[in-house]
Amino acid sequence: MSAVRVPPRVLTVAGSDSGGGAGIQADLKTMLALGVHGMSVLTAVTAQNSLGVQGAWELPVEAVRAQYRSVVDDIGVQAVKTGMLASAELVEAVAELISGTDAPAVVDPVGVSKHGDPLLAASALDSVRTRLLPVATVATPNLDEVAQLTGVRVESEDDLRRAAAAVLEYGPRWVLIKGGHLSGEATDLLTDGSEELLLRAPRHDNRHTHGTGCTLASAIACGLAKGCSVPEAVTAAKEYVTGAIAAGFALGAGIGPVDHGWALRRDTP
Ligand SMILES: Nc1ncnc2c1ncn2[C@@H]1O[C@H](COP(=O)(O)OP(=O)(O)OP(=O)(O)O)[C@@H](O)[C@H]1O
Ligand SMILES: Cc1ncc(CO)c(N)n1
Repeated sequence: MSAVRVPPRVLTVAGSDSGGGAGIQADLKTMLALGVHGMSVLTAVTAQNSLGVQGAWELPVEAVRAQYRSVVDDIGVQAVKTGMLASAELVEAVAELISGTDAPAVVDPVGVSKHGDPLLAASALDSVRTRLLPVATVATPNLDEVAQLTGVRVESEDDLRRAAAAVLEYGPRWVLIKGGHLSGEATDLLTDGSEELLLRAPRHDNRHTHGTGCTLASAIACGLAKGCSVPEAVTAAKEYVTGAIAAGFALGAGIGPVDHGWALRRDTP
């Protein structure tokens, strides 16, 4: 008789990317590659490909609440990850759901896509600052999101520290500032205000980076669900996303997706 296995369970609350590189699709592929059971609460549907976002439709708030309750009340979660939340109403509903859940939350405060297409209404920024960031175990803004949320513009590695301090003011336990859009190395800064970790990786001269942020945040959630500390989960997630970028797929005429499956082939010749 085979043993009954209960895998770590991770829930993503995010939008769909029809092109399969970012959003819910990136999250679930990351979760499969990292050995957890992935579950999803869909917040919005986007018509999207390597060239940009051609359309976006958000779901009603009751649909988001119902999906969340279905998963958490029956299956249970060891970590939650949030991505595209589209509107102030959805941001507030998701923040409330997370605050009632006994699991760490990785909040990727998605603002715009790699092409600059908006994925969050400007009117929702305040709800992200005052409702969502306070319930985050780790918040993972990129440089554009940091500028939008705090007004701090990062142009050097030193600015990463000022940016992190400004985000921590809103109450997340940890912040990971993603410096991937800075030139040179792909350096990110993780801090809780006392401990600090600089994560450096070679910058791959590869334009197929669609979905890097979603992939990194999901990988962090997988580590937390397995019982890792935040610095351990972020270190492993950074290694995973760096490998996925290195193996990126030249799909479509624009920015192709990272390869989520690279880690599954790691030991295969
Ligand atoms: N060309 C690159 N080479 C290596 N690492 C990179 C590169 N671009 C980004 N990264 C890393 O990928 C991770 C995600 O950062 P990034 O700033 O791209 O997120 P993002 O803008 O939220 O992504 P997206 O919006 O496409 O999901 C970070 O660890 C960052 O340092
Ligand atoms: C649905 C979705 N979520 C997040 C991102 C992040 O870039 C994206 N491009 N699309």
